Amino acid sequence: MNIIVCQNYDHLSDYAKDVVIDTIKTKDKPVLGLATGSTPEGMYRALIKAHQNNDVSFKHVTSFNLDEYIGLGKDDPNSYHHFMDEHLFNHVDIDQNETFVPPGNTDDHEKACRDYEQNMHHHDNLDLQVLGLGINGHIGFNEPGTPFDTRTHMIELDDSTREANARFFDSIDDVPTHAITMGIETIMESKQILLLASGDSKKEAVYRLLNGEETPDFPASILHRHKNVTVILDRDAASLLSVEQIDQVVGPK
Ligand SMILES: N[C@@H]1[C@@H](O)[C@H](O)[C@@H](COP(=O)(O)O)O[C@@H]1O
Repeated sequence: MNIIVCQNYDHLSDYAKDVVIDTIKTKDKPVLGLATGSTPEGMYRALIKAHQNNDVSFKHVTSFNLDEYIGLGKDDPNSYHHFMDEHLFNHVDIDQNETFVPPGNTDDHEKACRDYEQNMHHHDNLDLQVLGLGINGHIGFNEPGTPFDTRTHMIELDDSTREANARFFDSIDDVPTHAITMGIETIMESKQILLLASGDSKKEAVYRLLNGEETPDFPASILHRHKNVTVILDRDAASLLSVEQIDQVVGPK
């Protein structure tokens, strides 16, 4: 695990953008695993800017998102489909037929999960998976207790996750109770993983990621088994780490 600490959120976003662009430029048909949540928003803004400056094209990119709420249709403003359209897809030259988000409003969730997996295999799996970090250690929507060998599946959301995400909804009662998420094994098959964590609220989770034991009670702990993981933190998220745990402290360009 390569631990990089940036000065602030904007710098983290810029650094993460460069990692994504590197993947896009080094592969003929790059396959990106994308994440939602507040953390990657700055990275998406930086990618859009890079695209507008002709620094990167998404023409040959395929993307698979990590997760989606059950019960929210594509056009629901709180769906992750909608998030991706607003925060990236509508602003770059990606082929919209090559952007995939798990379907939140299907009648047959099990089939949807199987199809999603098959589609990823068909695309030769992910080159780079971007991850945020839940305060309870979740990755995607794999909540504590999720077995490490899960593939794309349906999950009941923890109360703490629904509370953390209630800020996007009118009230907590509107936050869906279930979601479809790539499984932990699915995520671990990505050739490279980029985990982003920003802000004071993530410092305990980051501390546990780097100091805690490997356990399904803290899903992100599995990432130590992957051989190509880059963790990008800002100073607040890294504030409980010791200097020896940090591989690189980088300043703005
Ligand atoms: N399902 C998403 C995750 O994919 C995300 O990484 C995480 C952190 O979110 P945020 O970046 O808003 O803190 O929680 C959400 O519930």
